[in-house]
Amino acid sequence: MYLFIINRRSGGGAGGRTWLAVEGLMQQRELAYETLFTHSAASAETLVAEALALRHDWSAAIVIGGDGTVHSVLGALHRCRVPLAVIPAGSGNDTARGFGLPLDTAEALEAALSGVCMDADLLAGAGGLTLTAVASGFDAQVAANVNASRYKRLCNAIGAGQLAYLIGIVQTLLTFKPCPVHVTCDGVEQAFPSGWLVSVCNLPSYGGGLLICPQAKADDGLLDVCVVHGCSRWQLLRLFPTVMKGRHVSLPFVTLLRGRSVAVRFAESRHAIADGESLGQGPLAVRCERGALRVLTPRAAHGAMPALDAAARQAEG
Ligand SMILES: Nc1ncnc2c1ncn2[C@@H]1O[C@H](COP(=O)(O)OP(=O)(O)OP(=O)(O)O)[C@@H](O)[C@H]1O
Repeated sequence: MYLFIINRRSGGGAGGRTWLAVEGLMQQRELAYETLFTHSAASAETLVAEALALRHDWSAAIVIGGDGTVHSVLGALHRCRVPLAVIPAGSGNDTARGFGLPLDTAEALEAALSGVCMDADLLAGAGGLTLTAVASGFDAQVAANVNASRYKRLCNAIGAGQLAYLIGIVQTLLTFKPCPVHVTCDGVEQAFPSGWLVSVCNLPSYGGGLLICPQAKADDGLLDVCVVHGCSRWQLLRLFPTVMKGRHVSLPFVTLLRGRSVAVRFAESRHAIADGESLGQGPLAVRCERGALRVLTPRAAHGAMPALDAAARQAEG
């Protein structure tokens, strides 16, 4: 049995359109499924947990939405030990990108039904569980500005979700000021007198394909940290095109760290985000929960995990 969790609003309405396509494909295949249309992040976790508790034979919970929708149900999937599948329908879709999931709906559905999965790490702390990244500083302010903007909707309407983030970067550059930041990684504290942003990543990209921690691996039990500090506004602007390919990592004002637990404390109040969703303002403290979430991904077919069916999972625990 499959549970589809659908956020019709994701991707400026792409969620609703994607579900119509998926519904047609599922009916052709004559597979048993249930649907849950969620209307807010706040209620999604409880609704999903209640739906999952009604049966024990879930093969997967298949999210139709973007990174925010996935984020909203991580707690429920983790507790109920049901694998996550994603049919991307958001603006950024960095969860899908990070797990090598097809952006094409029919292909993503194939991956969701394949039973091939891997055990992925989660970030714990920062208000709950996170799959892609938590970030504080400039990039979180960009996300806050993009989410509050009208241009996000316009960009989604023309199928250019990434463009919204590029506009958001330029918008935020005009007002944002760096300040001192302390980053503690596995108990070792480092101070950066002029910190722009700190990203703590489980997957390589966020913000619609910005490869902020290109070396991040979802199943290595480690968090990858990128600190951007001590550069001018102009240097920061010039950094962003290089982030598209992950080439910023060799710049002198970029410091990379890696560890199991990370705390970030800016001297001034700074926005923070988790999976692109706002956490409000304040310090961050996260740790890596190794292999805490099973994810259906074609990438696992190249080595990591064998296919797993619902019965085997039940036997496991
Ligand atoms: N489970 C949910 N059901 C309904 N709405 C949700 C849910 N989770 C989050 N939301 C709200 O819907 C918005 C859009 O969802 P989502 O983040 O998945 O898509 P997106 O912002 O278009 O794409 P992405 O996060 O990939 O950039 C979120 O910012 C949040 O406000």
